[in-house]
Amino acid sequence: MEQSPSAGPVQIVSITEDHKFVLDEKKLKQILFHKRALGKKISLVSIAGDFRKGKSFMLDFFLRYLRAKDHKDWIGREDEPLKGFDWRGGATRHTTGMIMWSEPFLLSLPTGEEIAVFLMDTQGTFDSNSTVFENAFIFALTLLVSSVTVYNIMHNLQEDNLQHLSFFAEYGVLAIDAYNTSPFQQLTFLVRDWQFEYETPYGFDGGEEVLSDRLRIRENQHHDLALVRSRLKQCFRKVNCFLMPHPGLKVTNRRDFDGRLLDIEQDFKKQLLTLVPELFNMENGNFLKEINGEMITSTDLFEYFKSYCTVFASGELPTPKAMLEATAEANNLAAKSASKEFYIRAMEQHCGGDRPYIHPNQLEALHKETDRQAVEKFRCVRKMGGEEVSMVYQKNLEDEIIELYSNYKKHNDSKNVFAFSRTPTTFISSMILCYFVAGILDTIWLGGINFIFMFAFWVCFFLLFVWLYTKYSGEYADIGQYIDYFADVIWNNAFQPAYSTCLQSAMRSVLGHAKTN
Ligand SMILES: Nc1nc2c(ncn2[C@@H]2O[C@H](COP(=O)(O)OP(=O)(O)OP(=O)(O)O)[C@@H](O)[C@H]2O)c(=O)[nH]1
Ligand SMILES: [Mg+2]
Repeated sequence: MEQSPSAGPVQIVSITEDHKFVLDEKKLKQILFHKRALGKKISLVSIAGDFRKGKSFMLDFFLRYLRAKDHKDWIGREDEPLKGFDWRGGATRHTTGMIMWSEPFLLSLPTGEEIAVFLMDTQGTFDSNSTVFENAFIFALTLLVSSVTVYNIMHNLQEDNLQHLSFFAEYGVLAIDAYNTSPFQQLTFLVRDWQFEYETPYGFDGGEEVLSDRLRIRENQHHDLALVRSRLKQCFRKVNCFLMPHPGLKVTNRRDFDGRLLDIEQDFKKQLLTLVPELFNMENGNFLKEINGEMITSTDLFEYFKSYCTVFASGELPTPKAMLEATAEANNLAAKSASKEFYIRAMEQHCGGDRPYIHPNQLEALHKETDRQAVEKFRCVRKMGGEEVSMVYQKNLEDEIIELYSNYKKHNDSKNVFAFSRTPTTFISSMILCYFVAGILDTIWLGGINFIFMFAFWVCFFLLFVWLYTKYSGEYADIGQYIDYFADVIWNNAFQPAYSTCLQSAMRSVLGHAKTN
């Protein structure tokens, strides 16, 4: 899919010098609300793991795959420098915070349905500058928001890699108890510089062997080690492992290495051709991002990002329970914004900025029906946190819809330019008419009944006065509307038919006069 020339990496989470993190909501929104992604199911593929282990470098190959038309010859030319997410050699950390590719990529499911794929790079863990909290925050947020997390590790799959995941496993178990679904989707251990190919082959098959060996629960194994293993299997819907060869000494030792394939070992390139297409395999049931068993859209993901960041904002690792509550909150918020979006879209179609004025009764009927459908839509979404939490968000939704409706009403009224002049015209015309009729009645000695017309004159005068007051002061808008309505009735039933009859007879006489001439 065509990317714009300005597409590139965008920092969405940054870490300040005092180890606090800042979520850049504006930039995240620009990415997630990208027009290509709106309304589509999504996938977020991320990479996490220790610092200086070739994570960003690997992501750039993911980018090449996603950018290549039909994914043919995606690996690129032999002499082409590797660009995209920033990577570099050296011993000090490079990527900080979290970085997302600014535009989604569109891929097609086997059914033909298009989905939007986002890519995310993360700060390497365990460098000398980052705190335990920072590491846990980056890892937790990555796991919670991604559908596929590539856990990049060096040389071997070790016990500490598994222990690192135990906190998340605890959260996962809580989520399973509450909602009967695994909270995390796919975790792919990517073992770089695998040295024991003579024993276990590269690729997914070798990885499977290593993984099943490490995850096997042995007799007499310490209780904690056994617990992490069993929980991991429960909490991730899919855990797999890929053994990657060393890329060659030119990659690791040369200062002027710019990522060109020429300098990379053949074995590494061969394994890339297996790994990358498999990670983006559309037949993989875990590729699309789900929360609580429901596929989400990019706008929903925005709510999840915000809620998770709020729970981590205290600077301390939240309890698994707090994380679960944040998920439930985001889940309700996402359902609420989808319903609100639905209401806005439906109303815009009928009374948006470019639509003509519609009668207030018609507008009200439209609002009532759309409001009913929006609330129904909210109620139908499978929600977390129980009925009590959901009712709070439903009430918020209803209040927000009422506010939107009042804006639509005002906007619709403002389109009715004629209505503004119609009320005073009607009353002034009525007053003039009443005054003349009363005067005529007086002259022809029928003054006894002229009080009816003088009474009507003063009623019109009073209504005009009140109407002017409501319009210029902005107070008692309801009364102003009733007066408008009353003026409408007089206009439509008396003045308009009279004017059109006069106009028609005038036309007829002009035409008749023209004929006789
Ligand atoms: N040993 C080894 N080095 C690699 C591999 N792939 C890339 N590199 C090199 O590792 C160095 C760091 O690459 P980056 O992609 O910047 O690493 P990173 O993990 O993103 O580093 P941080 O952003 O600091 O966490 C570069 O010099 C790469 O050429 C690999 O498979 N094995
Ligand atoms: Mg990096």
